[in-house]
Amino acid sequence: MDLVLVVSSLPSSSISQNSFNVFNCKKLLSHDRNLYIQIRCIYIYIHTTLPTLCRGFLYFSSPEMWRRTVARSAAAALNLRQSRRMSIASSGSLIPGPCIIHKRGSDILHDPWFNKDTGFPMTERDRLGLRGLLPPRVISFDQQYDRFMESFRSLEHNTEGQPLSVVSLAKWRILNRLHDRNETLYYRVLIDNIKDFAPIIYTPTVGLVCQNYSGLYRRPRGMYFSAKDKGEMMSMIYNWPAKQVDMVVLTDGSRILGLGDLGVQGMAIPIGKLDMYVAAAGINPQRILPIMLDVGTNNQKLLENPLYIGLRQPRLEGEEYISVVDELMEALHARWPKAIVQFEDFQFKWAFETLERYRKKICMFNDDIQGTAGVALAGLLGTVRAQGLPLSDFAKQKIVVVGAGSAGLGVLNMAFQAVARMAGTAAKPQFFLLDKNGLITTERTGIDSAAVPFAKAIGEVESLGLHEGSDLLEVVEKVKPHVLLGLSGVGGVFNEHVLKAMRNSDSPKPAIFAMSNPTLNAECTAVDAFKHAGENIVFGSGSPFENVDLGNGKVGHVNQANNMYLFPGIGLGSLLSGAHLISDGMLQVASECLASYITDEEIQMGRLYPSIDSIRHITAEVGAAVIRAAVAEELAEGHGEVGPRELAHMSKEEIVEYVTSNMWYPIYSPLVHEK
Ligand SMILES: NC(=O)c1ccc[n+]([C@@H]2O[C@H](COP(=O)([O-])OP(=O)(O)OC[C@H]3O[C@@H](n4cnc5c(N)ncnc54)[C@H](O)[C@@H]3O)[C@@H](O)[C@H]2O)c1
Ligand SMILES: O=C(O)C[C@H](O)C(=O)O
Ligand SMILES: [Mg+2]
Repeated sequence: MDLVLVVSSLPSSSISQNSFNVFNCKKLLSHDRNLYIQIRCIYIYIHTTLPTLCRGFLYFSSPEMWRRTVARSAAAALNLRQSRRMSIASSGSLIPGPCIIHKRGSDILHDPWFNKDTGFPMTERDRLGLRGLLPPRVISFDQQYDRFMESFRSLEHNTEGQPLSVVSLAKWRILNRLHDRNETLYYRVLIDNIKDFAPIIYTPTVGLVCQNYSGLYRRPRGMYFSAKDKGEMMSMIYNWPAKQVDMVVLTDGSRILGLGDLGVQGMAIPIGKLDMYVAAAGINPQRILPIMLDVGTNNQKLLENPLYIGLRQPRLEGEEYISVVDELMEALHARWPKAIVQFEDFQFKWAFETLERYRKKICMFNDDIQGTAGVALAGLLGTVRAQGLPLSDFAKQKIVVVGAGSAGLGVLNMAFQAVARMAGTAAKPQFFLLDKNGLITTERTGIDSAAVPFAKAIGEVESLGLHEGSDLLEVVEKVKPHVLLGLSGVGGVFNEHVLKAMRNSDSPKPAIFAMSNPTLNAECTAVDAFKHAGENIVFGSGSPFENVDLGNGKVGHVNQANNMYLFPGIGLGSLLSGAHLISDGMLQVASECLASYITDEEIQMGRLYPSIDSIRHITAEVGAAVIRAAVAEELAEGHGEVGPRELAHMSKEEIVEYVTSNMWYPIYSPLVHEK
């Protein structure tokens, strides 16, 4: 083997040249994707570890030398688990170049965006006035990583046997401290251990964190706007230190998971969602912005708590409420017109209204309505495949949805659209909707307008022996549904009787989705589902459960039916397409992409969603699908140097490449001080 790699590392203005090198190399090596990927890997490694290198040659005289370099590059620069997670870059460029900062000395050590702790090399300590402010020995990134993981494992060991809430909060604290100290290291451990850490920074622990947020609060993160800031928001928005913001997650804390109104304490939700954006979609953490809009709370316990850190007043209502949201949206849009805004955990009465109000004006979506719908639809299509039926049979599935709120109605909206596409608008889906008052029919009075299209005709219901307000057990017994899907927020509502009734389902492989969060609010546990409804079911839950041991070597697979599989890709795809709004079409392809991700063999094993370990790859695929839809609908206006025409000319593969090469990956960039 004689291979010479020409390396050129020029200043960031020549990024396109470097990209050209790699793209060119891709064309030359199109017959050998592996070799191309390996070369790209070495490129990124060289450019990050030797940023001062200008031009050079790397000469590989033997396959062994090549293999060793590739392995080292992959491990050091990318820490890859699989070759799919290959293309990593920062700030929209292929190579994470030097990072310009305007601080020096201890200010840098106190800024988690730039801090490297003991990892600052000596030259940087000199340049940035850090000498003497740190212990003398330089500790490598890998050593820092190992040291953190060791502390984490010993915390696990030391808290063994303690109540779950104590252990969970202790884990959240240790991660949160790292987050506050050194974001690069934090996001690396998060990405590499996403399966273990997602349940801490995301559901279920994030729910516990929200419940205790006033007591846990130590340092500010994100922005807080309150009813008291009316008239000031346009200037306040400029208090945020970053020039560019790509992704905003906004909540008013009114419906935090299934835990209800937690007021300002709901802030942990946007923070957790944005952590997932960094981990899954590679959004640069310097360009994310969690926002809490505190308009008061109707939670009496919080209002009476002297240590509550939010406004101690009842929630604003009506015009007063909407004018505050309007003002915030205007301020956000004025400063960062290209930022994507995700509405999260808004109570039902505002969720649909705000979505309709803003979705045509700015690039925003409501995750609970639209993200959840896409994930649920992907799972529902998976259950059709699990029954060995063609996808078009989805129109014939009997689906009972329990919970007629933002999430339940979002799911039904999307499922109806899917049926109309598959079987025509005249098709009559067999979907049944229940809320806390039971089955919703056309006889229901005071029904919310968003639920009207899904109220069952009373004649149809009576022919099944049901009536307005029939309870869940009756409905399951009479309908014998293929799918029972819970988005009610009520823990245990799929009780033993209801689950046993699912044994008489008309499906050879009934599906049970207990999608409410956090764990205690799930409609049933995984163990109960397999125990009472039978081993032949497919099961999904919003919060993670362990797989269930069914004995004789058999395992009941647990799927995490959570919108985390889609919102990162929806956000990233919308951002990189530069779409000025997020259309139904973009959301639909996101869902279809997730649905098609899983193979028939996996479906047969009861898997409806891929492992969260491949979340970056899933997100890249979903993001690319969203971009293609935005291009097809002529909504894409381009992003950075990539215009709409270039997007339109990219092949499917090139779009995935474009998305992955725009994902930020945590490595220490050389810091350069500028006054
Ligand atoms: N897995 C996910 O990705 C995901 C996504 C979004 C929401 N959720 C979960 O879904 C739940 C609901 O969220 P939402 O935004 O729709 O809330 P919501 O308050 O808008 O709606 C809740 C609905 O449940 C109904 N309900 C209450 N008690 C019931 C009962 N005993 N039987 C039947 N229905 C009952 C209510 O009438 C209401 O229609 C929450 O727990 C949330 O965490 C999960
Ligand atoms: O936050 C989650 O885990 C999912 C969803 O957005 C929810 O509100 O429950
Ligand atoms: Mg939510």
